Amino acid sequence: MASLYKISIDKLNGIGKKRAELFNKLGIYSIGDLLSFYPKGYEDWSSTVKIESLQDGMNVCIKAVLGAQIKDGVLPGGRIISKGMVYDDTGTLQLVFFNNRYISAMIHAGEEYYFYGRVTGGIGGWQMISPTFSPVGEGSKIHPIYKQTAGLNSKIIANAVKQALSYLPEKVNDPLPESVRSTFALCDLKYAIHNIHFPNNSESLASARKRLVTEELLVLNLGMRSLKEHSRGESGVDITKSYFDEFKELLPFTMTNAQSRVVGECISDLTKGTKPMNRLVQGDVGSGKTAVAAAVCHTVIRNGFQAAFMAPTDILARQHYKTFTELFKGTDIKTALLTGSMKESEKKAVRAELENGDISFVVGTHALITEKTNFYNLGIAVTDEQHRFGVSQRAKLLSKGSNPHLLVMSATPIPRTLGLVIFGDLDISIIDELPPSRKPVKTYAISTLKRKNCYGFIKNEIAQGRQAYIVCPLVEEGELENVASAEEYAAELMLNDFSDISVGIVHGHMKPAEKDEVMKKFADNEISLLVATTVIEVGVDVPNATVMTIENAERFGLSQLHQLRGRVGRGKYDSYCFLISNNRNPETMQRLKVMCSTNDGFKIADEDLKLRGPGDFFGERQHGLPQMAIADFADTKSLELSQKMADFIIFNYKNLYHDDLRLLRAEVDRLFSSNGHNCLN
Ligand SMILES: Nc1ncnc2c1ncn2[C@@H]1O[C@H](COP(=O)(O)OP(=O)(O)OP(=O)(O)O)[C@@H](O)[C@H]1O
Repeated sequence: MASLYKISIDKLNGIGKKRAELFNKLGIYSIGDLLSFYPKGYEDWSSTVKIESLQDGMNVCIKAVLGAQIKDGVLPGGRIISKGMVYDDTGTLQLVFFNNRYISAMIHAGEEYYFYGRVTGGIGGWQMISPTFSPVGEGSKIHPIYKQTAGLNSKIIANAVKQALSYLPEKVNDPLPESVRSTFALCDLKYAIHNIHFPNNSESLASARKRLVTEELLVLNLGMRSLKEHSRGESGVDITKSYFDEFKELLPFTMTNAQSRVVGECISDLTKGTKPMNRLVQGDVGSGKTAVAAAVCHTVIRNGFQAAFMAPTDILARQHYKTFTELFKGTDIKTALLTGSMKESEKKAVRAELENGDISFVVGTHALITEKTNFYNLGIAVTDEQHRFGVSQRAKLLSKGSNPHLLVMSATPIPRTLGLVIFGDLDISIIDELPPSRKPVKTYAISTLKRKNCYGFIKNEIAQGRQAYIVCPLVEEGELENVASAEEYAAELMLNDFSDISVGIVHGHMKPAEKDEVMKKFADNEISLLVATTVIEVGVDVPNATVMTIENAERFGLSQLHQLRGRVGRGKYDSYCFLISNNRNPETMQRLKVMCSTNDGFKIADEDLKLRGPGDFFGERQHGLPQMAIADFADTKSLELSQKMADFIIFNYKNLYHDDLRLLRAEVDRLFSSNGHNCLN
């Protein structure tokens, strides 16, 4: 199969230079590429519909006889139109083709065919425009549909694939060794390739899919594992001693067992020797990730190195800066803030002290990775909320030191199987426990009719000294026109329902200093009700806030709702979340139901994956992963199977350099090198 990637597509009959260029547009250059260009769907002709049962707009397959020979006509403008009537024992239907001068020679009167297409009409008679067809009794009833491009339709591609299949040798060398195929009940490669394009029946299609999907995920899996082993050289940061006990004395609370365990795992990485730490810490909202990061940075700093903590938003960087400054107040650790919104002179001063080593702990945003920022001896880079940073940004921060340690913090609980793939190049620690006395946030889905009751509830909480958030309707960061609506919404609340309460507003288009001031007032309880856009989604920590109200809750994904809800329930008080929506769409209702029934971020992430697919989990990070030809990251079953296969291979063959794995290794290289990685060499 590998050699077929060397045979150009224009070797196939009917593919000249022009058509080859169209194939190139789809990323197909060689016969091998074409055979790996799997159908995006199938037309299933195995269940036909009688003409009397047709309904307008249906995509169906009918089995019918052509009554009389197709007749060609010419439309005004010169287009050819060809028409013919077909019948079954329940009715008749008209076929219409445009600009297909050969059609009358392809279908013959009196013969029976399958016709597949969309039917329109009804009383005036049924019509099917440009159906696909094949004579009854010939070939498979499952037909491939390929992604097409202008000038290159699915049928042309299918014909090219048919030819390409004849290039497959008698015996195709299979990247999956026989031992793997038999253990995991997978068909061989040749069978899989034939049947993914032109399945004999639905069983053979399922078997081909299973084989190709799991192989692709396996290749990805093995590649990520190799990346982990090979990606980073020796660290220039020599950490010899843990200062965790000393750190615990600085904390105003006792760490949970999970927090202590995770800090232990990190410090053991740091002190292990020459390999830099490469670790992801995952924890549900409010599980106390900040303290874990602080503990790890503290040990690095006490060993004489600098630490950098990169947050995704200005608000968060400032909040963390405040937390760390307070935490290290009694020590000689000098902490600084570096964000793009600071005055030039302030930034310059911070940069100078980072370069001469006076500052040992810096918290910031993207300003940390600009060229102007240099470190004296960066020992650890921490990135908060990894899914918002690209892999390249992480690499940029790391390049500021001599192979420093890396700690990635993620509040988005990614389903385990998916996490293993996405973060396959990182070791993973999970904080699977919430601080004591944390109670689940009681969550209610309500319609707008109940909005006033919700406002009443908020007033009552505020009267008891608590605070509340309302996440505005229709507002998403980056949509300028909606800022006005957020402001209007807040103004209306101030004038009417909350006229005697101090209301603040925060959105992504405010100047950082203004945002900062509002957040500070909210943190100090000078503002009781904060009307906000999703800028508060990640990380904002005001333990006195007990009510979160989310307008237009249907607009948010489950994980995002969970993050937003996580802004309450962070202190000792009972907390509540109201999800306002009038949307009765079954998927929305299912999503809101999940939110009301659990506070467990991992369960919610699993549901989200099922309902919306994996898009949300990747964010920018998706760019760092190879493009999949057939696998779908939402397919947890296949992810799990490929994980087991990778374990099996490593267990039985030790590493990928075994001769039986030569072809598999080549696949890993191909997948990763086409995406800018080079993991094996
Ligand atoms: N072991 C603990 N005992 C009591 N309180 C704790 C403990 N650990 C953290 N906290 C407090 O819990 C709150 C949440 O902690 P933190 O902000 O670190 O959570 P997080 O995991 O970063 O959450 P999020 O992902 O929502 O930002 C903070 O106010 C913090 O001071």
